[in-house]
Amino acid sequence: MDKILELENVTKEYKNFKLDNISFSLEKGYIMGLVGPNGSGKTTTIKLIMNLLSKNSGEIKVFGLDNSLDEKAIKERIGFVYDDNIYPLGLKLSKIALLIAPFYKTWNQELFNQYMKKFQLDPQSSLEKLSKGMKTKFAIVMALSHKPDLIIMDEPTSGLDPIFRRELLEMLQEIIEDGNCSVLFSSHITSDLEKIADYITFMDKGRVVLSDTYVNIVENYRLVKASEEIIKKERNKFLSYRCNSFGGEGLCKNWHSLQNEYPDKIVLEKPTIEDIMYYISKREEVEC
Ligand SMILES: Nc1ncnc2c1ncn2[C@@H]1O[C@H](COP(=O)(O)OP(=O)(O)OP(=O)(O)O)[C@@H](O)[C@H]1O
Repeated sequence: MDKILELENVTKEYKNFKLDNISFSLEKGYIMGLVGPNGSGKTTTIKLIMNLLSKNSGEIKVFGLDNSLDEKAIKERIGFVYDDNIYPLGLKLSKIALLIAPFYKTWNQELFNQYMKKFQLDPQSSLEKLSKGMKTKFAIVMALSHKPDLIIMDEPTSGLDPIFRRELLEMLQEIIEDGNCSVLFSSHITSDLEKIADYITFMDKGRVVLSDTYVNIVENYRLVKASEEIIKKERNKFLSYRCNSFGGEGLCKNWHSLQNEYPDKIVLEKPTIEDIMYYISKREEVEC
């Protein structure tokens, strides 16, 4: 399969934080969600991919090319939505498009006009007069109007209303339908990822804890509810767990063995992305 994006053993060190030897990859035609608690390293990872930061070690390839040596060729093919506004606030939206378009050989003014209409943005408005959500919408229009092969978005849905969020997710799915475009996006809104992500990469404290297809993740893990006694006895089988006066609950990968051993004494549930994120982030501070 064609790898659109490959990170191998990438490390970036700040004074108080280390993005530690992370690896994951994304194939052509798929959507990957990047999730993790605040400060886990999602934005740092995205900035490294975009070569806005330099790595300490490791390799980042986009479209099979080195992300820093071939930066210009790569960026022409990426639609990037940053978590903050990057365009000059005082300019009209149409003027911004006019300034940015020449940087992309594949810029499609017709498509820009269509998206502006669809997203109900007035080309004659100046950027500073837009609300936070409208600015994000404009950033998305700019990212999509040059028909990118890879869309990278850092928290694109956070300031958007639920209706537009749903429309955006549907649009992303339509865009990747022909199999030529891939999407990497970070989000705290895990229900958005559950709707459209083919792959999920979980980050925690600067590490990639899990990166797999959404289907595999949801099939391979179970939330196990049982008595405190069972949970404590089987503690090694849990990624992490918590107990209270009513019993215990934990996230378990090898849940079949528990099911066989305690068929009538435990309850198994498929976890949500949020459940998995919670238990992954709590795995070093078990409460029992
Ligand atoms: N320029 C910088 N100098 C020093 N430390 C930094 C810098 N930028 C980010 N960090 C630190 O790197 C860590 C990871 O930050 P990052 O923004 O990548 O996390 P995140 O997962 O995107 O978080 P959030 O979900 O809150 O957006 C944090 O501890 C942050 O303080």
